[in-house]
Amino acid sequence: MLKVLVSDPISDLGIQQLMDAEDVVVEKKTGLSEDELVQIIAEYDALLVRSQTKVTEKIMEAGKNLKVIGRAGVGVDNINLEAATKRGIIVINAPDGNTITTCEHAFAMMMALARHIPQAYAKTIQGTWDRKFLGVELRNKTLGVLGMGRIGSEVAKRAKAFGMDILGYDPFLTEERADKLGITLATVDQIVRNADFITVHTPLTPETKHMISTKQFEVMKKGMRIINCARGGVIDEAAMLVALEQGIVEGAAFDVFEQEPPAADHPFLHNPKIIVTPHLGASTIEAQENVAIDVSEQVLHILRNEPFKNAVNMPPVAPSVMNKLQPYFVLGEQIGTLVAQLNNQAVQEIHVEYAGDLSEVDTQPLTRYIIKGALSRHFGSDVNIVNSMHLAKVRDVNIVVSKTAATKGFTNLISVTLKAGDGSDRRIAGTLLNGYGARIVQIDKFPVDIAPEGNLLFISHNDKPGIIGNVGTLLGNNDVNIASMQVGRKIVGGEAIMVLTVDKAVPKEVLEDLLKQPEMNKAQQIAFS
Ligand SMILES: NC(=O)C1=CN([C@@H]2O[C@H](COP(=O)(O)OP(=O)(O)OC[C@H]3O[C@@H](n4cnc5c(N)ncnc54)[C@H](O)[C@@H]3O)[C@@H](O)[C@H]2O)C=CC1
Ligand SMILES: O=C(O)C(=O)COP(=O)(O)O
Repeated sequence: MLKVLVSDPISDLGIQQLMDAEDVVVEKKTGLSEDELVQIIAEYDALLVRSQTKVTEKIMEAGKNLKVIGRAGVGVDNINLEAATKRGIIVINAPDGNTITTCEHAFAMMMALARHIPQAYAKTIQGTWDRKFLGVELRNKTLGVLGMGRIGSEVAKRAKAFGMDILGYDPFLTEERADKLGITLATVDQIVRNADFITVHTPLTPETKHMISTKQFEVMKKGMRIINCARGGVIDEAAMLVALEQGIVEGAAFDVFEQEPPAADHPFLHNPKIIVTPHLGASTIEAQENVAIDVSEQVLHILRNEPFKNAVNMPPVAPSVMNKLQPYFVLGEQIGTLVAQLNNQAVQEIHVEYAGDLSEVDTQPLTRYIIKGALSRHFGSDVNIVNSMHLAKVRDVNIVVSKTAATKGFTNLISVTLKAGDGSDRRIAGTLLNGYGARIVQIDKFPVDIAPEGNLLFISHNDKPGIIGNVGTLLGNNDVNIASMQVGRKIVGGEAIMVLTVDKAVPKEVLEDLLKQPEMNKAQQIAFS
């Protein structure tokens, strides 16, 4: 008998198919601590959760029979994906089932903010007939949407119907798609400066953590209103409070918190200008049924060794292909990460070219690693080798793979070109050198020879005497030790690049100082993790 543990409140109707299955036993045990889960998890083949259960490495370590973890919802930030992948535990989610519900919650929060509904309700039921609550209309207001994925796009659609002007930002949002949605493609800076309302709909990644913080609040319109129904931490809570005290923020609505549940003395719970709900974004009868049905269906497939979808971690790869390709997986992902970090535009196409030995192998699994690297900057832990191609497709990013036997001087070569909507492109090529390991051998049009590891500092500048000296001095004065340096140029006095390996991350202020040097075009820190 296959055993499934449901450790968070999940719709009974949704998991009915699991309960009806003759080969499956379902047990519901909610509210367990990590230790309690560790005690019992070895009995189970599958674990079904929402966002409360933190599925830690310790739990997976104890889950000797665990084949699948099903997340009845979108965010998998409560599941240690790396630990699951390491152990071959498939993690699946239900990405589509709660989109509308969460969008509607964000919209309800926006309307409640505009008309002080929770505050007015509280007074009225206390017996105070207070008609001083003066609201604002949504019509003709500017709404900034950060994160134009499933939920953000639905919010934008509804806001349009309310007569709002919408500014949207998403690294994968192109002019074309923005036009289709009837919104204006904007930068984060344009949004924070111009929006009357801002709503965030991104996952929590290193890049989105505190993407709205002091610097952004400082330039906002006085009296703006802000909503977070995505993940705690996308908006910096402490900075938001300061902006509220300064009158920059007139009102805020938060469904999610940096720590959940927030402590009883959390200032958001005691501020009349802040509306809070306890992570209810996905909590409707419809969404809970949808996500539970979706996840139960896939869990059943996995338990029965049938084809499944919505896996967010490990894909099955045939051992023979695996043996040939495995040495390239890390390099492929690094090339993807590198090229994505160099690019600052909305991506339209990722062109992967395999040359030499690699042109004879089925490179599909390797392409998944490359695309994962290229998308991880924006999708964080939500992208993996199972879903990377799918994520690119649904974001209208065209993946083109070509192969050539021509060796270009290398036994094998992976070239990745990221083409942006504005016609610009960035290119990185890398190879595995016998005896030397992975090397990056081309950045844009410049030949280089760099080991893809540690901290890289990428500088683009005009080829003039003294630049290299200036960079060395500035880094030295700031205690940044240079381990290696490569320079590249095509013509004397023309465009040039410098790639430095440095012993520690270059502080932001030093990057800013570097940019102030004459003839500098760009100074950027690149990480391979
Ligand atoms: N409050 C709640 O109960 C719920 C919260 N959520 C959360 O809402 C968020 C969005 O969910 P979906 O729309 O379904 O996901 P999605 O994956 O369809 O959309 C997320 C979007 O964020 C974009 N993004 C990533 N980094 C960005 C950056 N630095 N700046 C701007 N955009 C960036 C991605 O490109 C993507 O288009 C997730 O964090 C999810 O966990 C989802 C459902 C319920
Ligand atoms: O689906 C998501 O990402 C959510 O945040 C919903 O969380 P929940 O299932 O309501 O605990």
